[in-house]
Amino acid sequence: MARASLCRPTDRKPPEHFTSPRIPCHTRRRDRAGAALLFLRLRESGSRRSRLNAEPTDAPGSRARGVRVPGAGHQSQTDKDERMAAITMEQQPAADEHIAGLRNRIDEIDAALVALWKERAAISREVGATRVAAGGTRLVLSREREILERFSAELGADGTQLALLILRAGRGPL
Ligand SMILES: O=C(O)C(=O)C[C@]1(C(=O)O)C=C[C@@H](O)C=C1
Repeated sequence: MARASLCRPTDRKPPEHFTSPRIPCHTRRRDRAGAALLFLRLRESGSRRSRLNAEPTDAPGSRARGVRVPGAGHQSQTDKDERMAAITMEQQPAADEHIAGLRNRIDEIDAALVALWKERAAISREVGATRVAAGGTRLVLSREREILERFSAELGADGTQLALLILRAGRGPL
């Protein structure tokens, strides 16, 4: 989008009434004509461009907040907010139920992860003990690299961190 031109000419002295170098021409012209428009940011809407209307108005064709045009299908923001609140309240039990179901599954997954973590650590210790008992080394770094690369390929940097923790759980810290 083209940027609004600023009134301040670069090669001339600013006129006396000039106060701010950042106010666009059209805004200052309106101010001079006494047709000042107040744009306020309405916090609840997050809009910076909404024109403030304290009261609903019947101004034809206006799309400003709070405008009521009979038969034109417009709704005040209050009507919309109330409708949204009613819908939200209606949907709340279904949302709660859905979240409860999802949390059950999360709990199952967490329990499985903990169980698998413990099982893997026990197996890893047994492999190490077997190897050491047979005269081998406690660690096999080529195997660890292979595991780290697999986790990294699947999960990225987090996968690498996760694999390091999993390996440490079995063979202990390096
Ligand atoms: O696979 C092995 O040889 C293991 O000892 C298991 C394991 C692992 O936890 O995955 C543990 C230590 C080794 O350095 C490599 C891998």
